[in-house]
Amino acid sequence: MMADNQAMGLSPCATPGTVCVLGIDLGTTSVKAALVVETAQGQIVTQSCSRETQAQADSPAAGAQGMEQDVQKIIKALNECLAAFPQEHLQRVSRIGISGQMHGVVFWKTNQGCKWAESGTGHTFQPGEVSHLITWQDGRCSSSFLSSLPQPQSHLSVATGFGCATIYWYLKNSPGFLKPFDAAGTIHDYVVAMLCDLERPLMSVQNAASWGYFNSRSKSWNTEILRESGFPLDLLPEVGDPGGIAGRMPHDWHGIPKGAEVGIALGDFQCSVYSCMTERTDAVLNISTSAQLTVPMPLGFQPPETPDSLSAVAYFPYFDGNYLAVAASLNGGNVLATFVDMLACWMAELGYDVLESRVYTQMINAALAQNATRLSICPTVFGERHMPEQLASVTSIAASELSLGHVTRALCHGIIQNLHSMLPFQHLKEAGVKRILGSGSALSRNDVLKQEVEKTFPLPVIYGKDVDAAVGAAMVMLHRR
Ligand SMILES: Nc1ncnc2c1ncn2[C@@H]1O[C@H](COP(=O)(O)OP(=O)(O)O)[C@@H](O)[C@H]1O
Ligand SMILES: O=C(CO)[C@@H](O)[C@H](O)[C@H](O)[C@H](O)COP(=O)(O)O
Repeated sequence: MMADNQAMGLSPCATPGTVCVLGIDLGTTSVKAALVVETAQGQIVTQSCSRETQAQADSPAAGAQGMEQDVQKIIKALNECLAAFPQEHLQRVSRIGISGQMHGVVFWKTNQGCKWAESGTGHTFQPGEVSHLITWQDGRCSSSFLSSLPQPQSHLSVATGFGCATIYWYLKNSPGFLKPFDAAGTIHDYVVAMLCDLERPLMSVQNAASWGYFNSRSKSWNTEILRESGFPLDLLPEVGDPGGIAGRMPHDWHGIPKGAEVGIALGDFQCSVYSCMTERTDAVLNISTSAQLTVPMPLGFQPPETPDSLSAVAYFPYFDGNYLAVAASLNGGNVLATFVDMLACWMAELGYDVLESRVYTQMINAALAQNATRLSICPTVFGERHMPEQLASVTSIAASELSLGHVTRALCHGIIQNLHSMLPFQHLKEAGVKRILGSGSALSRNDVLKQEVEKTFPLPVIYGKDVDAAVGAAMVMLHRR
């Protein structure tokens, strides 16, 4: 559990008259929270906090291919982040912006999704009749299963881990699982629904597009296509515009006053971009659990009606009907986390316990002392959506180049080269990109990755902090008057 409570101690949030907004990011590895205030000097982050969720859970139905998270542990990490903020700051919060890991799906029973209780820091809620979160990393939907599904009327292909694909999987393989539930959404839609006591979940276009079978032009589900194949349409949330308000809290939450407005939940990636992209000539490179490299599409751009599953670049709905061209890799910080976990398991087998945080520190320092290597690693241990069969490989292995520094350097180089193969530097230049903005804590905490970014993309690179999506979610709420 990593406590990263960063209290800048600035008083603006407690100053009467300032607008104070709470931003939350329910990421795949950690929950981030940030208090952001609007001042004459612009927006200031006065408090931030992150907590690893350690939420990995067994996947009873899908076995080894499943990738599920325990919602209790995600909400526990969220509560710990908020409990770490000064009460007098939380009492000044007037709006809450919430982002999170897209594509995934959690099911719950209306009016029984959570239980509220008075705690030392005001009312808090604990999950009630709620399923695990089946995440975007879930691999239960095989290529053959996906090809058995109807063709979507959407510009985005349907991939394993997408909400609609997971629901189809349960319909076919374990229909009884769905019976107790009458509501579904992403994890951040669930939190918004609980905070606002919504009868029906409300989902933003950003998250609806990430589920599949959603037409972002007409802002509607492919209901006819879904109905004809027996899909449980009642599970689909209502859809609203990103930046809209989902409702007001009917009670206080961690001291945040009753009546505070809660925004419709947003994509973590779009919020990371929103936190830093200020020019249309900006590119954003986000490396958190996964990794994305993106440039904004021209205003008024509309994506094609049908998907191109072989393309490495997809068009993600952003704000105000605009789109981002995104090289969305399934291989980002999770590749390094897998390597660290592998090393820790080997050490344990050899009888040594090692702290993962120490492994990260040692491997990064070792690679900083090894600025080049012939060792070559294609890091795609998780495949890619456009090439699911391409798994990881290692070549040019010389006996003299097997140190921790060589391997870590080659891993970081491989992660960035993989992104470059999806959206090459030349394409950024042709699109008029003038600088790259880095976001995501896997990047902000790893100078080797930063070096590899700067070598591969010879443009000015500016790095954010490690709570970018949470700050972005708060900024959306500050800007949406
Ligand atoms: N101590 C550490 N030092 C450097 N990188 C780390 C450390 N701990 C975790 N990471 C990296 O951070 C990534 C998770 O980043 P995070 O922003 O928490 O993800 P998400 O937003 O997807 O929840 C991990 O996949 C891992 O690569
Ligand atoms: O897979 C895609 C897009 O297709 C990614 O944007 C993915 O949705 C996001 O990385 C997830 O939301 C997870 O985000 P994070 O946990 O890596 O921050």
